[in-house]
Amino acid sequence: MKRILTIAGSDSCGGAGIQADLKTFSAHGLFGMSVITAVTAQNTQGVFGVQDISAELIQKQIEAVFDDIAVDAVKIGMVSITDTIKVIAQTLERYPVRNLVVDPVMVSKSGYHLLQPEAKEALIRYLLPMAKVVTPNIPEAEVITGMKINDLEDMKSAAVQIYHMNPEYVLVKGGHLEGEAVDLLYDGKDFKYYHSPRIHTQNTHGTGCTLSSAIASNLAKNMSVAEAIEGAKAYITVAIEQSFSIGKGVGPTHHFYELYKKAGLI
Ligand SMILES: Nc1ncnc2c1ncn2[C@@H]1O[C@H](COP(=O)(O)OP(=O)(O)O)[C@@H](O)[C@H]1O
Ligand SMILES: Cc1ncc(COP(=O)(O)O)c(N)n1
Repeated sequence: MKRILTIAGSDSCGGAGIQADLKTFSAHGLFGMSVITAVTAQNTQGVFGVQDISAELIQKQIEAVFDDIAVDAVKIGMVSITDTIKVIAQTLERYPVRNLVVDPVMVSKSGYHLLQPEAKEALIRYLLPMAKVVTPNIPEAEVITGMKINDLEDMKSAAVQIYHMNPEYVLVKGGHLEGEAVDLLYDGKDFKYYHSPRIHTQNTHGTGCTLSSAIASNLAKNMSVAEAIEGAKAYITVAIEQSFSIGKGVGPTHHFYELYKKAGLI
């Protein structure tokens, strides 16, 4: 069985972060592992507290996994502060990390700063160059590039700018624009578009976490980047279509819909 690691924050309500990542890995038939960077007190309505895990314990978690287990893919999500980013980059450098997907998580859907604004430079400097695929949403691409993004042409310019920060591929996600949900991939030469109809729901808690974990899952299975994103886009579309309300705010995506359906459970 392929093994896959998420390095990210814990979301107590289970919709985003480590919890969404592990559900996505399971739904892809992989063995999921986790390095926790921060614990958030969070639900569908907001983020009520965050405790960052020490750099020392983050390093030990990464070493504990890699010193023992061969890892087929890694996804990085919430990294909060500069010390966290530096220790992840320095520790991962000592291991043969293939298939690294970096989701540059910045602000939660409820408006909380999961990445301290002053840590942005470290994320750009240390993590983007290690990434096979980096997956900013529109607000994240705006912060990374300093440009305003209003349409597909702006997404293209942002993708080119981010590509020059040295990841192998840039996927700018279009979930925050209106109309069709179009994501744009750039490999330094060509643009590739991934379309899906816009689903009218407020339950999009964890969509970015889910998409990046699905891409990493498909890379662990030796798919090409273009195929991995195609599969992940199909996965997130069903996960959003089948999303549901578990609380009073922004509900989570559904990870096991296809499995439950196959098993005749729904
Ligand atoms: N309402 C929606 N309908 C269909 N797809 C969506 C919708 N919202 C987001 N997506 C898709 O979900 C994925 C995550 O995108 P996005 O919401 O932009 O990221 P994030 O969760 O990081 O803010 C992308 O593939 C995007 O196109
Ligand atoms: C711990 C944690 N990590 C990431 C997100 C972002 O979630 P989304 O995928 O909705 O952008 C979150 N809300 N909480």
